[in-house]
Amino acid sequence: MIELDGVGRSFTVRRRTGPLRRQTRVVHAVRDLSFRVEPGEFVGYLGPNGAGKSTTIKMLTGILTPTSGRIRVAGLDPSRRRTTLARRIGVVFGQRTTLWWDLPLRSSFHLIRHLYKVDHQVFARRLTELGEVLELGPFLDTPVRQLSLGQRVRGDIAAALLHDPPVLVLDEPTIGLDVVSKAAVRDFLRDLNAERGTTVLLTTHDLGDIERLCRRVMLIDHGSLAFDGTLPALMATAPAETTIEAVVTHLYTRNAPSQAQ
Ligand SMILES: Nc1ncnc2c1ncn2[C@@H]1O[C@H](COP(=O)(O)OP(=O)(O)OP(=O)(O)O)[C@@H](O)[C@H]1O
Repeated sequence: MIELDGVGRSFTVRRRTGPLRRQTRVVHAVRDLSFRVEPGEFVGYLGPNGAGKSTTIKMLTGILTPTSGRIRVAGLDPSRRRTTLARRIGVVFGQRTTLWWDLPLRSSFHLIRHLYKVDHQVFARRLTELGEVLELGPFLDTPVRQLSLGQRVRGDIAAALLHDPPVLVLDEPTIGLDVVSKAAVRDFLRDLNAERGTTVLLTTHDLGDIERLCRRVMLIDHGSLAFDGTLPALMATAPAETTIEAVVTHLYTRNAPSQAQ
């Protein structure tokens, strides 16, 4: 469902170093990244700040074009077939909404139906289903800007799934949520994957999300894949540690540049 083969993405950054001087630096955000996610998998995508997670997600959704390598998502090249891909993928960014700020949630959903050309009956059925499981009823007619963070995230998840995509990509969906909202979002995602077979790629700094949801974990560091395996295999990388937090800290610091240099 998701295939990356030797994918790289670099950015050229220009910095002013004097009145007439500029320094050019190339940042390799992602380097030689290869992995496959099979249909129905639920994969956690972890990495320290600046590791290259968002850059990967932007390439998977066609927002960024890779500098090298090959990507296929649901059989499509994301940067060349962005519009077609939009009908086969759902994307949720926990830190920003894809909904219309001044419109009631319900109107945002109707606009999305129109944009994705979802059949009226399919839309009505899907909205009822999503409304029930995500408990959207009490705030469907509230403008998005008046929603609490937890309500807004549930609205964004529903919006990403109205067209019933086979792939869902989530970028920190539980960031800032209280324990109850977090549990509701996690339960929903687990059921979605188990019952509909939706393939899920989840980026998060919340290791509770990983522990509760992901059978497989990929860890990216300095733009390269540093680990790809099951949760027990991840734990086995640092046998002296007993918690996932400690194991992940161990992996992150193992690759960190020395402070002394
Ligand atoms: N548009 C850009 N121009 C220049 N550099 C960029 C750009 N986007 C990302 N980078 C750099 O690429 C590297 C990877 O960034 P990215 O946002 O993918 O990391 P991340 O793993 O998502 O981090 P975080 O967990 O902090 O969100 C960083 O060094 C970042 O500064």
